[in-house]
Amino acid sequence: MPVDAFLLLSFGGPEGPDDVMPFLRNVTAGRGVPEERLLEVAEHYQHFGGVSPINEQNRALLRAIEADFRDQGVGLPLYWGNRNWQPMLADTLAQMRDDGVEFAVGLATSAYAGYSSCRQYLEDIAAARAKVGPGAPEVVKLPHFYDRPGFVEPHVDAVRAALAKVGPGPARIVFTAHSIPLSMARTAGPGAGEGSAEPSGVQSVGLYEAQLREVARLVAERAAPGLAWDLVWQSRSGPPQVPWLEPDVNDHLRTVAEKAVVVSPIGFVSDHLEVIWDLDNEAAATAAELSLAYARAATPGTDPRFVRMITDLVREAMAAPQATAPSDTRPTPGLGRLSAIQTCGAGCCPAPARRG
Ligand SMILES: CC1=C(CCC(=O)O)c2cc3nc(cc4[nH]c(cc5[nH]c(cc1n2)c(C)c5CCC(=O)O)c(CCC(=O)O)c4C)C(CCC(=O)O)=C3C
Ligand SMILES: [Fe+2]
Repeated sequence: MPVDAFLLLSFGGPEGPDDVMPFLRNVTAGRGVPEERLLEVAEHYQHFGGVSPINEQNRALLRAIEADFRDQGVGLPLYWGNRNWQPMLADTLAQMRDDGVEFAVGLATSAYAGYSSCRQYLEDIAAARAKVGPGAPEVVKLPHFYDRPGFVEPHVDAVRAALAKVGPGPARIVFTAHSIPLSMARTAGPGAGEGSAEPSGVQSVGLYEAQLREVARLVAERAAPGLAWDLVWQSRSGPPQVPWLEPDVNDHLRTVAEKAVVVSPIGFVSDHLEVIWDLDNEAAATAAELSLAYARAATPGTDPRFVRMITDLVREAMAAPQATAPSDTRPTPGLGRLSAIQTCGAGCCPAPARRG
């Protein structure tokens, strides 16, 4: 592919107290998230001065990728555009056009299949290109990386380190990911007729949960063979009458028989607000109340193996004969046993019904 730029695609987050409510309204526009939930989440952000950690984390990731590109002889300029806050993707694409970029590869800071994590980024790209108009660069989204060694291995080391912190007694590993509406979970993955080679079971839970379960297994087997583990959910949003993936991590901790837990947020690539608030604060408090020893495992962040994986994904795309069709399936270079759905296909991960 004639790639002439790298683009980091991310969620975005507020950079000060006055950004918080406008940011939250961008995130939840038409999604039917109750006002009380927004005010509650706004308080989480205000607790940190209205500044989301995600922006500094993305800047650090970009610096690390830039250094690795230099080290590996990948001569691409780097850009960054967000879904919900500055730098907004459309502004970034306009800048790229002005700089003469015609064709970029995009890495989303989200490892898994599903509407929020994959399909919505394709919609973001299409909407931003339409806004920029003629001359907007083409952007091909790089494939899911959930089961690549560069993502799995940092989680493995992090779980080992956290296990060491809770001491030698019997511990349980509790993997967490962002809850999503059940309807979104069930429809995550290829539509009818696409990628029909999935092992049984994937169809019923959907590809988001199936990929998460695969990573949980891969990490647990490597970090602590034989230790019991669970996959549970955090950061539920939406109106109470809409079913989301359960159980919530706090409810789950109440059922743990062991004296210690290690919580590993495999659903996330860095320690953003959901990790530091919902786990380091809320879940840690729940564990303290239950007299459970608690340690939270780190996320990949700027782990050199994660960064090198990104460089490798870029190099693979540059070596590919042509732009990868979104539904292209190739033998997986990952560790897992799900077939390689590289990114969302045409019928994949439909948008949730919009309310309000
Ligand atoms: C699957 C998933 C990921 C993981 C994959 C990925 O990383 O993309 C993720 C990440 C993130 N979610 C984030 C923030 C928020 N998510 C919200 C709301 C929602 N998330 C959803 C799903 C996901 N979200 C969904 C289905 C909703 C309901 C509204 C809708 O249908 O879209 C809301 C609204 C308030 C509320 O929580 O109710 C906020 C503020 C931040 C930034 C944190 C920071 O600032 O550090 C990040 C990285
Ligand atoms: Fe979210």
